[in-house]
Amino acid sequence: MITSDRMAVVDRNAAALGVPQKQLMESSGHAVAREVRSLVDPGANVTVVAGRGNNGGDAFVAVRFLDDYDVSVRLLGRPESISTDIARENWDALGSAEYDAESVGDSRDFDLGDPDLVVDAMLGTGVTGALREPEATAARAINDADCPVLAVDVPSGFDADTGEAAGVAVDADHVVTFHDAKPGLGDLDARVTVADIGIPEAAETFVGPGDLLRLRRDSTSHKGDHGEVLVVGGGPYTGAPALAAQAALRGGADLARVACPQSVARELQGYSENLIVRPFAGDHLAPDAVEHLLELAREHDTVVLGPGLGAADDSLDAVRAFLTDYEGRAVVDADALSVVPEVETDADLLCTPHQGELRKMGGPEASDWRERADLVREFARELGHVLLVKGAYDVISDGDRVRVGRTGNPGMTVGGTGDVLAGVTGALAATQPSLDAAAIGAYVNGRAGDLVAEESGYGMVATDLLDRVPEAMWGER
Ligand SMILES: NC(=O)C1=CN([C@@H]2O[C@H](COP(=O)(O)OP(=O)(O)OC[C@H]3O[C@@H](n4cnc5c(N)ncnc54)[C@H](O)[C@@H]3O)[C@@H](O)[C@H]2O)[C@H](O)CC1
Ligand SMILES: [K+]
Repeated sequence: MITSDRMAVVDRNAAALGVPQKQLMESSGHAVAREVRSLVDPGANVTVVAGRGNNGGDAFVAVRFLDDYDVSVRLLGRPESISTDIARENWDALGSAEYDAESVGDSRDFDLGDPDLVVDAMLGTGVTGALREPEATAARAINDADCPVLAVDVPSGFDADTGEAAGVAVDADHVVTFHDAKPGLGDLDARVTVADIGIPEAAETFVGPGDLLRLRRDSTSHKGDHGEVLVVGGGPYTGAPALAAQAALRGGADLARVACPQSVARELQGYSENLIVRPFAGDHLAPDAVEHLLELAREHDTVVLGPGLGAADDSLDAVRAFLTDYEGRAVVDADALSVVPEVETDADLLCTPHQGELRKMGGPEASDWRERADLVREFARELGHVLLVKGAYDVISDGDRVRVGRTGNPGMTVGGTGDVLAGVTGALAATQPSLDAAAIGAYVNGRAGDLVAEESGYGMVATDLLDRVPEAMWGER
């Protein structure tokens, strides 16, 4: 089952893998033609009712595969208003090859004729709200016709994500849907065929530029809409929490605060004027700071727990106490990770171990990423949390789905790149579901590293990544 948002992600990822949408449209059209053949014999009279989006484009392609049928095409609306290049190219191809294809500008001029089969290609997954004219009139005419109806991808008028109609909708007898079933289709009184249109599995598995489509910035955004992140870390190390907090800001958070020991606070301010520090007493985290941390954490959307914390016994006791009572969302990194398997918590955790840290958590080992993907999924299910296991191929799982990030390069083995990843992921987790936050975080962090390497080769330092995070996130759409 796939939602239309996720379909758009996969579609864009396929294009980045070298399988452009026009090629998918060709496969979709071919699948529509095959379905027509299974329903009526050659020579039959087929009317194609097409809209101005890619759903219509699929049907334009299908016409070329049905030369032995008596096909006529009605495009609803003016050809100039066809909304995509690939649909327009396929419409133009019908014209230049002199197929029977005409446009209908006004619903009063719509005439379905007396076909043996109607192909409904008015609207697919791009539809918003109730059908407008002339689509609504055409839908009524299709429903009144005394012949079977084959819907392309989804019956026009249905919201592909719910299967509900906001107004009049096409009552289809058959649906040929692409790549995967759409959520509402199973409830319809129609026979549904899922057609493979040649989208590589890698477009689903590997995080790609399509996943960035999930990131949006509304022009009406307010301060706070994009999240406030609390980094809890520092003690033996100062740089790590500073990097994570700056990465959270570069990753789009509106605010990043660092809760750290007093001894670290003074130094931290020297790293960046953008950092807001909330110190607690002492030179490392200890259980007596936990109450204060919990209060602070509740004022933030997400917590990044662990950067530079160290592994002192009382620091780990404090992490344990914190996680036991915390109920929000947290990215857990570095030494804090070792506590996760033994702690009972209602928190929604996104753990970012490298393979050594995963082993310390009792997690699996595998050198082959495919094998690791299966094992990480099982371990994430056991833990009940999202895992982002860092490596040349980052493996991300919520115990059910698995995503793999393969951006990044050997220059990124330098210290601090993990802190940047934790911060970026913390920011993303404020606006995205955990699995997507982890997948996009891994992709963006690796891509930032690739941008640094493209410009200056290896020898990068973690702060180089910070500057490239916005470009990695927003530059490639
Ligand atoms: N991988 C894929 O997903 C593929 C999908 N294919 C086909 O493409 C459609 C989705 O195409 P899209 O262009 O995004 O949208 P539609 O064709 O569904 O509709 C857009 C079109 O309709 C207008 N519109 C929107 N809402 C309404 C309304 N309520 N009333 C009237 N008109 C409306 C809008 O303005 C646009 O003009 C998918 O379903 C598949 O069939 C690809 O071909 C293959 C890959
Ligand atoms: K349709």
